[in-house]
Amino acid sequence: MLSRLSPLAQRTISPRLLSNAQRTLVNISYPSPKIAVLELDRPPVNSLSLEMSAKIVESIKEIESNPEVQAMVLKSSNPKIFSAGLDITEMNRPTVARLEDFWRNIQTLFLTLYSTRLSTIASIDGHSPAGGCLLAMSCDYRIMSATPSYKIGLNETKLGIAAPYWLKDLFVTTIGYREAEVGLALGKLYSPKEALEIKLVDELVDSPVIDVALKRADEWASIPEKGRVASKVMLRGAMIQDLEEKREMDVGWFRDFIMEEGVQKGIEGYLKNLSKK
Ligand SMILES: CCCCCCCC/C=C\CC(=O)SCCNC(=O)CCNC(=O)[C@H](O)C(C)(C)COP(=O)(O)OP(=O)(O)OC[C@H]1O[C@@H](n2cnc3c(N)ncnc32)[C@H](O)[C@@H]1OP(=O)(O)O
Repeated sequence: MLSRLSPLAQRTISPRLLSNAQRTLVNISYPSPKIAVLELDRPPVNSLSLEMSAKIVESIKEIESNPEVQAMVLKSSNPKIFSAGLDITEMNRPTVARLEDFWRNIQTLFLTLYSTRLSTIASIDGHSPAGGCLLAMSCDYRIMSATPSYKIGLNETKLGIAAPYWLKDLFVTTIGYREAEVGLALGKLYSPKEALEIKLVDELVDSPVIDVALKRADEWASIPEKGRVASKVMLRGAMIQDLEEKREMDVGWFRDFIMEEGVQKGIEGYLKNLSKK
């Protein structure tokens, strides 16, 4: 972790040269007293490893612990990728113990982000497949760059896996049953324009996404907290409680599914193709 290096080393090593083991993985800043920016910083693609998920959770808790902060913008340090989703290498020939731990951390990440008292604005300036889309959908409001080549959606079936039931529920809640049915089956990745049409994102912008995200964060932060949080709990409470009750069952489903030989072969093939590109 970067913080373990001496202050001199931290100042002299170019951030580009740091390995992920030396990085903080996320950066937190406060552009104003009521607003925090949580920046994902795990090159090359902000994929969600066990450590990355744990770090995001720890950072949300740190931000939440300051009662003055009302809104959090979630962004990426990568100029063209928000997050490439789960770190696929975590699911490639893993040990059972690591795989189960990995999944518990992903569940916690979803539960923490989806239920935080903070207003959360996703500033999606780049690709956002699968777990990247999960992060975005767990926020209260999504702003995406209008760049036509960017893609967002749940492409799990293309890897030979399926979204877990709670991610399917989140997708259905966000875009409606029929669109989710087609999108999940085909592992569809949507352009920004398509994503806006089906309400997977709330707004498209040509200007730097972060500028608009900070404006929206200001608006959300101005709403009195008590009523805002009560309505969030009303809307999101049932889904949160359901997963809380089924967490270990869900870990079992995930483990049994991923450890199947056919699924392992599919993941292996998908990873090989990714690296060959
Ligand atoms: C009951 C059943 C339960 C089952 C539950 C399953 C869980 C379901 C929930 C979520 C699933 C996921 O999130 S799986 C991840 C899905 N993500 C993807 O398919 C995205 C893959 N990546 C890309 O499409 C592209 O990398 C990109 C469009 C995001 C960026 O393209 P770009 O050209 O800029 O970069 P590269 O493709 O060259 O990638 C650089 C480098 O990173 C590696 N990489 C990319 N994505 C991932 C990833 N998700 N995990 C790990 N590694 C990844 C890629 O291989 C390259 O590595 P090398 O430089 O070593 O070649």
